[in-house]
Amino acid sequence: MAIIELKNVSKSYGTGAARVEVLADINLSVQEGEFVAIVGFSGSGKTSLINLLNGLQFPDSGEVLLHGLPVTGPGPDRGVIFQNYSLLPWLSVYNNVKLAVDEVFPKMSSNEKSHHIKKYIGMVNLTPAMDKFPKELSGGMRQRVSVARALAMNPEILLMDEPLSALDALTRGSLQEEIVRIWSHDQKTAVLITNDVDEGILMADRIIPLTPGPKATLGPAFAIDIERPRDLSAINQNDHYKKLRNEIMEYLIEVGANRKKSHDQRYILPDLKPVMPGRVFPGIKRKSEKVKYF
Ligand SMILES: Nc1ncnc2c1ncn2[C@@H]1O[C@H](COP(=O)(O)OP(=O)(O)OP(=O)(O)O)[C@@H](O)[C@H]1O
Repeated sequence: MAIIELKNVSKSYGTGAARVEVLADINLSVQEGEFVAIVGFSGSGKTSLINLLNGLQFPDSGEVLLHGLPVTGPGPDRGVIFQNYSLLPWLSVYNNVKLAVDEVFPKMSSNEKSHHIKKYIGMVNLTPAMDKFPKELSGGMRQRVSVARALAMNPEILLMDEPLSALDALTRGSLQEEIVRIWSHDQKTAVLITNDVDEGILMADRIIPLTPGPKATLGPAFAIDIERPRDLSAINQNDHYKKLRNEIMEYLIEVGANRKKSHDQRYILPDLKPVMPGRVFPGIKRKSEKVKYF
């Protein structure tokens, strides 16, 4: 059964000549328990897509459905892991996670809450750093806190917007494994936005390419039928993996090249009214005021 769906969704920004149609005719149906990776080009509209699923933004046309009902805003049923950790600098690791837990489980007893928070901090291997502040943590550790925070809210769906792209290869690899382990153990549904095909193959059940924008849309889904648990060094030797990777890469290269050929080289200029040289703001000049001229 589909847990979250996008039906004929389009999204644009701006008005008039500056209007950019970012996403067009997006159809996506994510099944309960599924791990879907959306692989897209830079600037194609990946974050817009996650924001639509989360309810931070709304489509111009089409529908975003959660359990068959229209999404009206963010909710505790969807936990988001952003690219830029978004931690509160004045709170410790423990309290950053607690803030989210307080919001979602207001009636939980303080003992139970403390146990719950520590469980998720432990799950991302941060127990020794529980009382540290974000500035005392490495980028990878901060991202772990944001993973723990999203998971501690116990959402049905994990929405991840390039959560690991800023990390070094080693940290990235270990967090990929951790996220997949927790997803399978806690039986979540996951949507991962990434620009890394290998990351998608390692983590997801399906990879769906997002074509380059403007009017980016979803391409055909590639089923990743490689047995779990997947180990990157082992699957690197796997012929099926190599074939799958080539197919996805070929598709992305082809849509990228086609987009370049057909791209209309019009430049959209901002909607400005010409102003004659002189004072920018009319009014009486005070002695101390500096007058700005073009
Ligand atoms: N709130 C907004 N107002 C105006 N334009 C926006 C807004 N949000 C995004 N855009 C534009 O929409 C396009 C897609 O942006 P989006 O952030 O969704 O893409 P992305 O694929 O996540 O980008 P990146 O790969 O750089 O992270 C970009 O051209 C961006 O400038």
